[in-house]
Amino acid sequence: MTFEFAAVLARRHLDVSFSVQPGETVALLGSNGAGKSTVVQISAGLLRPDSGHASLAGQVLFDLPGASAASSSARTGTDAGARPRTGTWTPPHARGTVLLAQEPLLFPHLSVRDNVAFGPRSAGIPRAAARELAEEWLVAADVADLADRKPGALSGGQAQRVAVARALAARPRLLLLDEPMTSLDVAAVPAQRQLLHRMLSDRSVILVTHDPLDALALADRVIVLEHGRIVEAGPTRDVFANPRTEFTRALTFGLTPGTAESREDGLT
Ligand SMILES: Nc1ncnc2c1ncn2[C@@H]1O[C@H](COP(=O)(O)OP(=O)(O)OP(=O)(O)O)[C@@H](O)[C@H]1O
Repeated sequence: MTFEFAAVLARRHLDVSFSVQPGETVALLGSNGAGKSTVVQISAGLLRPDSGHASLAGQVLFDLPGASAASSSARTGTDAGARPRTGTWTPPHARGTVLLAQEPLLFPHLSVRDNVAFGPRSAGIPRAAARELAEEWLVAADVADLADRKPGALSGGQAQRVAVARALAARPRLLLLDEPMTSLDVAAVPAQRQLLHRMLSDRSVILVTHDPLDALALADRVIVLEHGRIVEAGPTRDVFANPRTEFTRALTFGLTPGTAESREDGLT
């Protein structure tokens, strides 16, 4: 499920191109206002860029004309700028993407089970089969015992686990995680990170995070944004072992004063 992305959105100073390979988790890092959420929102179809091109597993998500997008594509060596753009805009529900944001945003009137079954039901799977699928995802997320509860009766960490199960039950081709642990109590973060580590392996994922531990534990590759541009990118451990920007140097320093080897030992 290769994801190709090139987009320009002038009012947010964004001009970014990158790709996500099948089964790869890519972390988007960068300081406040760098453009991370904007990339995710454009990918999900919640925000329309001025110009650019994106495709997922060969399906065009958008293909919008504009001089800047062509120069952006040319710069990255993709061929999207070499031909006339079609004006294609695929709506969010038809993209095969699922966005999991800071707040779990579960449907309050549905049980946990029916929240997770919602995606399969929307895809046309009959009620009983959808509920069975939901049960399987709830087991995988270690929250099967909460199936009959309403979201209002869950803790923040439990609700995020259910949200992960609901996101994956929808069988996304690309999972978009925008700071999925920010609203959690600090004590709940390691368990949630462990859950994501288990459930994200072999999926195509974009993960927005401020936490270098998330990137180290979950991402194959990191992309660092600054003022809407990519300023650093590479395999996670390479970037953290040899930080090239002030941002990643500060992140690395904050993480541990030790060597790259000691960080690896600490996390694996
Ligand atoms: N709803 C909005 N309306 C107008 N401008 C916005 C909006 N949201 C973000 N911006 C602007 O777009 C730019 C990119 O913001 P974005 O939210 O994508 O950054 P971010 O890297 O996700 O930041 P953070 O880490 O603070 O969440 C910033 O200049 C920001 O001020």
